[in-house]
Amino acid sequence: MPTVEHVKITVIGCGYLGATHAACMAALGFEVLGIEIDPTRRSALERGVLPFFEPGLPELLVEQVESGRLRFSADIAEAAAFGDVHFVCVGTPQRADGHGADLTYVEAAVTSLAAHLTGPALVVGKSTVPVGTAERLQEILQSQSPAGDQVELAWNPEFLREGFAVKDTLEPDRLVFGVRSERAEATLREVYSTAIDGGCPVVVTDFPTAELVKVAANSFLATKISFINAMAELCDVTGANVVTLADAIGYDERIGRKFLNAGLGFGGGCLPKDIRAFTARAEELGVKDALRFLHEIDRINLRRRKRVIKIARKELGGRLPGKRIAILGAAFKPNSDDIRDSPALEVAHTLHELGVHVTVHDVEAIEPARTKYPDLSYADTIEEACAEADLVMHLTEWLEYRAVDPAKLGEVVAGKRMIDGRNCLDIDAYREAGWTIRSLGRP
Ligand SMILES: NC(=O)c1ccc[n+]([C@@H]2O[C@H](COP(=O)([O-])OP(=O)(O)OC[C@H]3O[C@@H](n4cnc5c(N)ncnc54)[C@H](O)[C@@H]3O)[C@@H](O)[C@H]2O)c1
Ligand SMILES: O=c1ccn([C@@H]2O[C@H](COP(=O)(O)OP(=O)(O)O[C@H]3O[C@H](CO)[C@@H](O)[C@H](O)[C@H]3O)[C@@H](O)[C@H]2O)c(=O)[nH]1
Repeated sequence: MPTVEHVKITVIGCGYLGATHAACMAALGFEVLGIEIDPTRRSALERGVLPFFEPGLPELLVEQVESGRLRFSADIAEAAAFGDVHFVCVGTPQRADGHGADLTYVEAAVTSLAAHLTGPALVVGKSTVPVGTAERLQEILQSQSPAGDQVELAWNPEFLREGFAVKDTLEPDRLVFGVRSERAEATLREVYSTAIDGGCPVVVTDFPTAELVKVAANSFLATKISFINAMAELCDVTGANVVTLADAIGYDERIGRKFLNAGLGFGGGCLPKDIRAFTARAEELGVKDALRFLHEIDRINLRRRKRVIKIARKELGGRLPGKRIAILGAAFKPNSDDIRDSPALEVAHTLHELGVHVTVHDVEAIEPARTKYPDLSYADTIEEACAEADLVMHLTEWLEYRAVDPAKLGEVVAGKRMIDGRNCLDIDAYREAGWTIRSLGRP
């Protein structure tokens, strides 16, 4: 393998994960070729334009494209000829039947790359996959590549969070290397030398452990959120306050306060699909009972979306059709324009189907939301969304929504009714301004 300054990297699949990884690797000084098959995404990236919202990434991308260190292409043969290390970052969505991960993209990417690899190369899987996938991909690689066993696979799961993707890539909490040889480990250590020299812990392990670390981490995070949301259900019927409860248990360092924000629950392109794929895989492996609890985590999570609609109906006197509701938030979380499995947008859509006049506002996700649900109404400003609304629902906790003056907002609505689906608005300020405000787990 060449020395670090000569290592050439390809990133196959340049979505949220891959585009970030490609730009960050270029920023570390590597020559990088990004392979993206979606022509719209690719042509934007080629021009140094990020086709989605991610704080800090547009600047990094344009800088690296202008420097010449980062290029994009659709040609996998060019990638095979160019790179020493190939990161596979394609999607692994939920299968259409709802059970398990769809591995079509990963298998296609690895198979097409393998056919063109004629010399030594390291192929590094970063996509989130069911345990056992790496083993199969290694077989595909070595049997289908003209270079045979000069081509190796490593599994290096990614833990970045959208909204913090650049920081998480450049300064990860930990690096996990699932490897089969010292050479593969040494190459990964070179690629990540900046983070490692900065003190980032490295866990070197086998394929199945590396694959499992990723889904175990996401399952744990999902469990924390559903745990606190289950407590919110208890708080609702007892008059207790889930935010105070989370603060109090969070002071215990063994528990910690992070990921204990109760509300509308988790969404996005990762946690929901990953826990479902994990349970499906456990079933295939004959250990269904081990992960049965994740079904319950999923059910608690999905109940939040129903619960908020139930509260809305109650607040509006028991009838929803014909009412006007403003929805603040479409993205699955703040600082993102990602609407994949967004709780906020699903609630907006369900209310629309129930005959409500829904107007949606989001800071960054209006366009993706409009593409998915063109029948909903969208507004460019918070005031426009809330004009003449009978009820306002705060469903994605953008800072902009917390900065709203309840008195001013009260002047544009038809009824001063607010549901805080994320438990972070200033309840007292709303009440002082004459609003009725309901939360999910706060009295
Ligand atoms: N988004 C995240 O925050 C995040 C974090 C960690 C891990 N992951 C995992 O990373 C993977 C990718 O997630 P994402 O959110 O970036 O998905 P994404 O859908 O945004 O991006 C995947 C990209 O791969 C492209 N692609 C598909 N097949 C290709 C091929 N053969 N050649 C080139 N390009 C191809 C698609 O066009 C798409 O642009 C998933 O397995 C996900 O679970 C995502
Ligand atoms: O206390 C909390 C924390 C989060 N959420 C919700 O949980 C979801 C996921 O949030 P977050 O984990 O921050 O977003 P992702 O960008 O999807 O990141 C997760 O999924 C990625 C893809 O696998 C992993 O790399 C990350 O480590 C993991 O945090 C969002 O809908 C949040 O609103 C809550 O409801 N309460």
